[in-house]
Amino acid sequence: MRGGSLSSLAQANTLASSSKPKKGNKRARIASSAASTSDAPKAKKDRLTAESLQWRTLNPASFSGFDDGGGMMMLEELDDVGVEWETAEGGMKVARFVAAEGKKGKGKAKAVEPAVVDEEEVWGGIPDDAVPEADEAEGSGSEDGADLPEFSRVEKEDLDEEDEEETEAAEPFDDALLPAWSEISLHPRIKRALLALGFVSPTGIQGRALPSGLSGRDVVGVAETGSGKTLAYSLPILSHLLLSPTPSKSTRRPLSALIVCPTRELALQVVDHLQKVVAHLMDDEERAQAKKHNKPPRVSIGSVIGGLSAHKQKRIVDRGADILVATPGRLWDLIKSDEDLATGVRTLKFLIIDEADRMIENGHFAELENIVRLTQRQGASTAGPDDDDPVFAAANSDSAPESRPREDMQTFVFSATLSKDLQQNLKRKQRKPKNGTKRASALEDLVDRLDFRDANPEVIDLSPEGGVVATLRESMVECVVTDKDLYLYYFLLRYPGRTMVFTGSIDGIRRLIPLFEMLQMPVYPLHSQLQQKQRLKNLDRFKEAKSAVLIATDVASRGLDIPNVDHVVHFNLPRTADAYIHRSGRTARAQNPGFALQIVSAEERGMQRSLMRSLGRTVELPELPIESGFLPKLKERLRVAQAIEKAQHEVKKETHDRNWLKEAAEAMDIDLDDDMLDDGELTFDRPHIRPQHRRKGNRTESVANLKAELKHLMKEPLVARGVSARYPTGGSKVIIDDLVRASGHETLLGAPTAKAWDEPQKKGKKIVSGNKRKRPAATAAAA
Ligand SMILES: Nc1ncnc2c1ncn2[C@@H]1O[C@H](COP(=O)(O)OP(=O)(O)OP(=O)(O)O)[C@@H](O)[C@H]1O
Repeated sequence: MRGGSLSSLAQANTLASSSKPKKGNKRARIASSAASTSDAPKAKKDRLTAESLQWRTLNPASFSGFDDGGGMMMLEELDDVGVEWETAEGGMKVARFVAAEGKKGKGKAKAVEPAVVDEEEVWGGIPDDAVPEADEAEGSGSEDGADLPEFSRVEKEDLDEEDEEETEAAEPFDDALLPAWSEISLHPRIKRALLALGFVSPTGIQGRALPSGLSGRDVVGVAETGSGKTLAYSLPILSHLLLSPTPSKSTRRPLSALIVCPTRELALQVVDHLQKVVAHLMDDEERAQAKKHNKPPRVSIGSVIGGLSAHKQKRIVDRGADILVATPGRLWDLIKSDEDLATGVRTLKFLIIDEADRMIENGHFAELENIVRLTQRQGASTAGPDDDDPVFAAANSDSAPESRPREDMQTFVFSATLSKDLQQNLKRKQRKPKNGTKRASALEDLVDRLDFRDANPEVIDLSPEGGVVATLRESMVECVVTDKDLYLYYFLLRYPGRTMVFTGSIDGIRRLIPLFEMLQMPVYPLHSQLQQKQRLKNLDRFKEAKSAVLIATDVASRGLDIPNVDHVVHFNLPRTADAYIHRSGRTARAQNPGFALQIVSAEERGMQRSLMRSLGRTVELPELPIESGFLPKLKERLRVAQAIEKAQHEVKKETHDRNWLKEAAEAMDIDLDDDMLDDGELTFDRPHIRPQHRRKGNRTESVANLKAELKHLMKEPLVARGVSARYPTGGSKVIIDDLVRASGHETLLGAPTAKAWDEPQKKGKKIVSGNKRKRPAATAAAA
């Protein structure tokens, strides 16, 4: 969960009132100077306005990751200017640029805007690289220990120091700086972090859930996608940890909180989000002191997820963490072989189930159920299929009070979609089914396993009418199934930006990726059969690009908080209303506008209507306006790209078949010569290997021809009807002005540069049941 966009805004505010970043062009500025950046000037110096200075644009390569993907697109630097901080009204620090003393174009000492997190900082927690670079060694980023201070080397003076540090006085926070948070009794350091991150007011779910969470209650929170649920459940944990004694270097810290997430990406994102807050718990001075004295992190966050090295994750667990963010499969594997971890989970203070409903869909029920059962108190324990697992046997035999489940454990269950029935069920004191009755769903079963300590957990349902957020605009294109690629291509070209395309299968992604690569679109796949490193790499590339397309299965539909996703395209409809809500929720996050498009074939219309009805909709979605003049050329490009894709696929298949034949012949001790392979005499039991399929040479030639044809087509301009690309002052639609002012569409000549969100929304018709409908509108346009 990257709070990037908002934190960038906070940075811009504190930087200089006169240097507001231009809309849509976020940039950070670094002033290089010999002068110090200390607080309030000692003697009044000449102030300079930001616009009067000579900023130099830096090469993006030199600051990649600076804003951690939070939308920073530009960085400028400047020499020989001082930065001084003044305290403005309300205590806000404001930077002023002043002429550097004794500097006339020489000298270079950098003063960096302070809201930027020191990447090497360790005191505030693990450095901000929890999402590992795919090329790095495996493991959960910095948690492999390489970047952390050496805790094992405990010297006498360190121990003495520890003794003095048992409690820590927190400087009170001036609530006037964040009035909207004043009612919520968070630790002052957390408020300081919220201020630094630019989170000036709690979101709806935070405002409702935090008071209960902070007062020790169990909470079930349901709120729209992108509404800040992560902090709603994690701030009580941080507050609790900050109120606990400072951790010692000499002892392994006990596990306080476990956050279980359904997908690996989501788990890493939760770590990232928490670290952003943790990094701001200290000011610069405190951080420097902590670093100097090699103090352990105040709050330590570890992650345990599948797909990355189990060995390294075990090391993280062995070292001890306050908060563990995990996917159920890997966590249960580790628990089985680690008694200390099992005890840690049994004695948790906080158990958080994020996106509980998805966990069930993922088939992680058994592992999750086992993990949850470990936290049950005696008497509350339910019998389970793995009762004879040594983990449970050890738990039952260990009667030491410190290894028993805590009476004050808090359980938080959060999701954007939890059925009303289930919420009612959660509210009931007696949640167990009557003898002999079975629960309707696995989720209800899971809920039965949760041993809420609270007789009446707080259930907060802020889910919006119709399922999706108010800042989302939805539209649809109806077409014949074979034209889906065409309308996707049209949409991606017509509305550049960050687009997530959801397909119904991995095969669908495998077909679309090479096709759109041939069409020179910046596409990246994301699905469960990709290696974890590749998944993270693709996600990072998508996040970094201004305009890119992530083609994904539902593995990316939940929880991912990618900054500024402009569009979500449902290339295949999701199977459930919940999946539609989560997929669409990747855009329009944190009150930002977003756009969701459904590309629906005639065969899918019935399903689409019932999907909309189950979301409580009574009118059809408006249809996306299509400028049909562009379609014939796009169709032609696609035809050739599809032919290349098919031919390449067959060449691959042929090679595979030939290898198979060779291996089979070898196994049977038959001598094969190349002629036999080429003229198709030998087919064994594989009648589909026909002689004509063996003409590899011909096929390679035809692939080359098709590629040449596509290359030619890709060079031809795409022009709207009535536009002459050759004579921009002629034709029925003159585009010379667009060309001169560079105001027209970059790729589609003659089209205005509209955003999908701004397209006129015709009111949809009333949803009728069944499949009675006229010929699809978009098909007519394409004809
Ligand atoms: N109080 C706040 N003010 C402004 N932005 C916030 C606040 N709290 C969280 N955010 C930002 O809102 C974005 C969405 O938050 P988060 O990912 O927690 O949403 P979510 O409700 O968990 O979404 P989903 O249901 O899709 O998982 C994040 O980028 C986060 O940094």
